[in-house]
Amino acid sequence: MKILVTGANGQLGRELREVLERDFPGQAVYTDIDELDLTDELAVKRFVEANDISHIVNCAGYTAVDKAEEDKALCYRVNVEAVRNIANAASETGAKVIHISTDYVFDGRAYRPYNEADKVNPVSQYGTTKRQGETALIALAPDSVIIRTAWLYSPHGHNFVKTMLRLGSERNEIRVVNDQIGAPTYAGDLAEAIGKVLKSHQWVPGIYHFTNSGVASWYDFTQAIFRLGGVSGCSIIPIPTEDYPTAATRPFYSVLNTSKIRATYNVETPYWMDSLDKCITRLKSQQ
Ligand SMILES: NC(=O)C1=CN([C@@H]2O[C@H](COP(=O)(O)OP(=O)(O)OC[C@H]3O[C@@H](n4cnc5c(N)ncnc54)[C@H](OP(=O)(O)O)[C@@H]3O)[C@@H](O)[C@H]2O)C=CC1
Ligand SMILES: Cc1cn([C@H]2C[C@H](O)[C@@H](COP(=O)(O)OP(=O)(O)O[C@H]3O[C@@H](C)C(=O)[C@@H](O)[C@H]3O)O2)c(=O)[nH]c1=O
Repeated sequence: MKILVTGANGQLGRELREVLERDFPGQAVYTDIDELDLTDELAVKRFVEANDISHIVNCAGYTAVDKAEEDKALCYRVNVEAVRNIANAASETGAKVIHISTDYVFDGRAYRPYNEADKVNPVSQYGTTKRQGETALIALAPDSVIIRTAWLYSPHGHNFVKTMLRLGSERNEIRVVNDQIGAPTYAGDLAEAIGKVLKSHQWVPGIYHFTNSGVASWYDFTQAIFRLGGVSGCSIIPIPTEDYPTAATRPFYSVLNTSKIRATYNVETPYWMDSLDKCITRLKSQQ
């Protein structure tokens, strides 16, 4: 087995490196844009061939949801064209692909957790391009596994947990939306799930949903971040989405049903607050 991890310097990529170094020592190569720009079709093909890659885990993505509304071309290149390049390289070499997608492919008008067969209807540029990446991959490399996840955070990179801990230390009060509901998900848990898919004796292609268990609004999430992070001098005011205008529209309800990945690959989906506690403990140990 020779695994290529792309987007390896991102928050998921860095967590996945820890899992693969433990479970597949010496069997993975890690690239980010400086080593392998995924928008360069020929470079991707050459890299996969030259390194005899058997599995590609694509952790790269354009993830700046608001900026994507302006920066449409780059967002498309990274979330669609790069995925197409990976798919073409995989179909030519026979490499298997695990690709990461998002809850933002849904419009958020549901009243129960979305399953993999539910109708998609992205409401942002980011969500639209992520869906286009999914369809390109399925068309060109149908043997791929696509894992949709949501509200990712980790001790690395930019994420809501780190933003809120910073704002909590700088301000007396913050206003946070309480009518967008989802499942905060620790990138370390998703990395463990990807490790299980790679280790599995069966490879079952298709779309899967993976998040931590439980649900929260961004306001609930912030309350837990402050409590576990020991932030006490900043009050959190719950507000409706209309009082926090953003460039991109976000789904109101994007909880994902994770039964399929649990049944197929025997992965665990820890309760979100337990995983948040683990991440905050790691962040504190870095200070
Ligand atoms: N963050 C979240 O809340 C969620 C993320 N996802 C999906 O999960 C995946 C991983 O997300 P996350 O770890 O948070 O993302 P990050 O933004 O932390 O990391 C993405 C990485 O991809 C790199 N990258 C960007 N363009 C290219 C390129 N052309 N070639 C190679 N690498 C490139 C980025 O480099 P640079 O920083 O230099 O641009 C960055 O290191 C993405 O597909 C994302 O859409 C799904 C649901 C939730
Ligand atoms: C910073 C801040 C944000 N918010 C709101 C804005 C928004 O509606 C919500 C989330 O904010 P963010 O912009 O940090 O999160 P966002 O970038 O929308 O997060 C998304 O990222 C992409 C990559 C995904 O795939 C999604 O699953 C999801 O994780 O919180 C507040 O209400 N108050 C605040 O102080």
